Amino acid sequence: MMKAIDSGVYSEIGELEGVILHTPGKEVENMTPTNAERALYSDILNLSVAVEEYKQLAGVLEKITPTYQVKDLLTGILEQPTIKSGLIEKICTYEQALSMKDLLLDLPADELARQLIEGVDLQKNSLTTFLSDERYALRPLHNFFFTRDASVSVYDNVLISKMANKVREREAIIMEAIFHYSDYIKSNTINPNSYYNVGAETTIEGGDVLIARDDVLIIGNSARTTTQGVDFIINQLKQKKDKRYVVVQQLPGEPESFIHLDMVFTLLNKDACMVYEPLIMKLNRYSTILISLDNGEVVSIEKKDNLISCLKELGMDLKPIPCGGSSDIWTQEREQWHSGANFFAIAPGKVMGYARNVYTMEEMNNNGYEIIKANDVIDNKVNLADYEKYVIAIGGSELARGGGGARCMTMPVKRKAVNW
Ligand SMILES: NC(=[NH2+])NCCC[C@H](N)C(=O)O
Repeated sequence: MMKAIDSGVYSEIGELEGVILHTPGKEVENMTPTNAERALYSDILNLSVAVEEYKQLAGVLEKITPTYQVKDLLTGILEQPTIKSGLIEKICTYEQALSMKDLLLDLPADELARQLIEGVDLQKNSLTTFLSDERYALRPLHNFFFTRDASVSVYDNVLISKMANKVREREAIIMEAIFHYSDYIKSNTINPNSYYNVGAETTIEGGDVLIARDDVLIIGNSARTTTQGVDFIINQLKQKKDKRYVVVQQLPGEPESFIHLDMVFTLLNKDACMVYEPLIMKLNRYSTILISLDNGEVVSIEKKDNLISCLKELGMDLKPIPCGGSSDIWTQEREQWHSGANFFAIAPGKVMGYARNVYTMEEMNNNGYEIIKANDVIDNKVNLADYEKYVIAIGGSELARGGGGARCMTMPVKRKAVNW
């Protein structure tokens, strides 16, 4: 039985009290090498292997915190006829598939939830559809297991993302419906789509939004989150009236492993963070910009030397731990590519990441983090309470091919306050 909770996230590292997950399903295999790119994949995945790896992530999280599966939450809201018809109407209008409406309305809630995620088949009942290479009237949500991206808990709200790519837009529509109607998760939402003055150039994805502290957000300005997207968030923060800081880190548009800030920078503890050194620490053309707000206004915007020194100025003294270790740039690049910097904190100093990135793991270990196998936690072979700092290492040979890691695959809805 799922426990009902209110959302509230005021840091990246506060003890986790609830997280939204999505176990990858057929949608990750519903593509071919030729159309993998439009699915935003760099390779195709094997579902049975990916699921085994995913069980390690979910199995650990289920032991320590309430977890919520997107499909269960979605099925739950679709049981109500008005919500079901409203959501079908919205999705079909958005995706220009109004002819599918009646068929979808006839499906029971759980089957509808499944099809909305795995894809709705194109009816081959006209010459046009018969001759079409397309298999789906509503395309599969290949990337939904990266639950971090389509919505993001920011303080007492959930921000509904404005996805940069059409293939991911339905994820955000579904998440908004869940936050509006679910009996299990209660939250106010902010949706840029519902502002008349927000245009197509405004895009924001959760992988770029990091909550460093109650008053500090770090936002990636990336291929997925535009400057207009960052400005949208700043405008929302103006309503808070107190002192706030937004640190913006620019990211390269390619390769695709740089899509989000969390691919090059994640918070690990009150005093440590994971960095992809070449981008975060070395001199390069990607700026760090500090925007200070007070009394509902932007009081200054200034370029800073780098993210680490800027955070230090704001009173957050973080030791950067290099992804891939510090000695070899090739190793750094290889491990960053496979989401080596993408750590998920379940509490300060207690994080999860991919076992495959062995140099990164070694570096974490050198910094005092015990490396613990996920299956040992699941099988009760270790007692996490015995360790103050650790990395729970999960299998990630197949999952990493989807283009993300532990942080991308988790959408925290509630965390305890950090005792700074
Ligand atoms: N927060 C993240 N880094 N998410 C990774 C998402 C990867 C996914 N294939 C995409 O391109 O959208």
